[in-house]
Amino acid sequence: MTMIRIGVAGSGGRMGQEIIAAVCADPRTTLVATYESPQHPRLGETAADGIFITTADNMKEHHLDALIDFTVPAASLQLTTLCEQHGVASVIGTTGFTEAEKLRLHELSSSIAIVLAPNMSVGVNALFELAEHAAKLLQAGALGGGYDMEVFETHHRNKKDAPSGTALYMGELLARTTGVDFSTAAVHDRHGREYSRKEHEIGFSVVRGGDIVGEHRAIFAGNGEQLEIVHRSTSRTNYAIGALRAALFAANATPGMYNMSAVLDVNKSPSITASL
Ligand SMILES: NC(=O)c1ccc[n+]([C@@H]2O[C@H](COP(=O)([O-])OP(=O)(O)OC[C@H]3O[C@@H](n4cnc5c(N)ncnc54)[C@H](O)[C@@H]3O)[C@@H](O)[C@H]2O)c1
Ligand SMILES: O=C(O)C1=N[C@H](C(=O)O)CCC1
Repeated sequence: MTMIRIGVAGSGGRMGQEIIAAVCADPRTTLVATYESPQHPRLGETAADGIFITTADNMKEHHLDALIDFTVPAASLQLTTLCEQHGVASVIGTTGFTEAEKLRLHELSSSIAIVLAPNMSVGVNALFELAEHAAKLLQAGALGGGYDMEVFETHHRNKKDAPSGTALYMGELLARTTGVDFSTAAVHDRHGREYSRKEHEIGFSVVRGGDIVGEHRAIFAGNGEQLEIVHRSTSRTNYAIGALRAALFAANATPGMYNMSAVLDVNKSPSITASL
């Protein structure tokens, strides 16, 4: 079996370390390159057996099948441009993109396969499916609506962006499912003394602190009852396993933009499934 050649960008970061371990542990992948920012203090150090941390300037020499990128938005745009130049599939876990940056990534996907997903854990993608179904039942379906939809998320003190990409994705999903315009429905700040909630708002609540790996909650608050669907991450390993599944998918996919729904529906790898 030909092993899939993987590069990891953000290799010195929280996710980069987890992904390096997942790639090295999987019999179907081989770690070929680890990239970091030009300013990173670990440049030149060993990331894994015989693999040194470099910048992505020499990506062409590594003959990658896929790059797994968990960095920062500006870096992801640069890295994906390099992937497009060298015919390397890209798995982008980075969050915090502007709409213009996401549009640029979509343009780059005309010639390479890109998996762009704010959350690569199987459980969160199940949360998306469950929240969409709940919205259809409660707000868009025969049960008559009248359920206020809110999104809650909590993460560690070092997370740079807020709300999380996962929370924003879920809010957009709820808006699309119930036929409201997300750009006008989303509410991120209710500070003040005389706030009155408008119908069809989708409010976001954000907590940051400690070493919390991540929690996401879809809340449907009705009259006399609430429905909450909660996902809690207690380890980054699930994100890394999801990113590896995405890389195995992307390395064999035709050019285009894909999310985790495409990866999870198609990739039935028994060895990964067994380890979930
Ligand atoms: N999709 C998911 O499942 C998922 C899960 C966890 C985190 N994330 C996202 O992944 C991103 C990283 O999260 P983290 O906790 O690992 O952050 P982190 O800050 O620990 O790691 C980011 C790393 O990227 C590096 N970097 C910056 N510029 C670079 C460049 N030009 N080339 C290579 N590396 C560069 C940084 O030096 C850092 O080591 C965040 O946007 C986060 O929201 C996504
Ligand atoms: O730890 C982080 O940072 C995470 N970021 C992603 C997001 O912004 O949704 C996924 C959850 C963890």
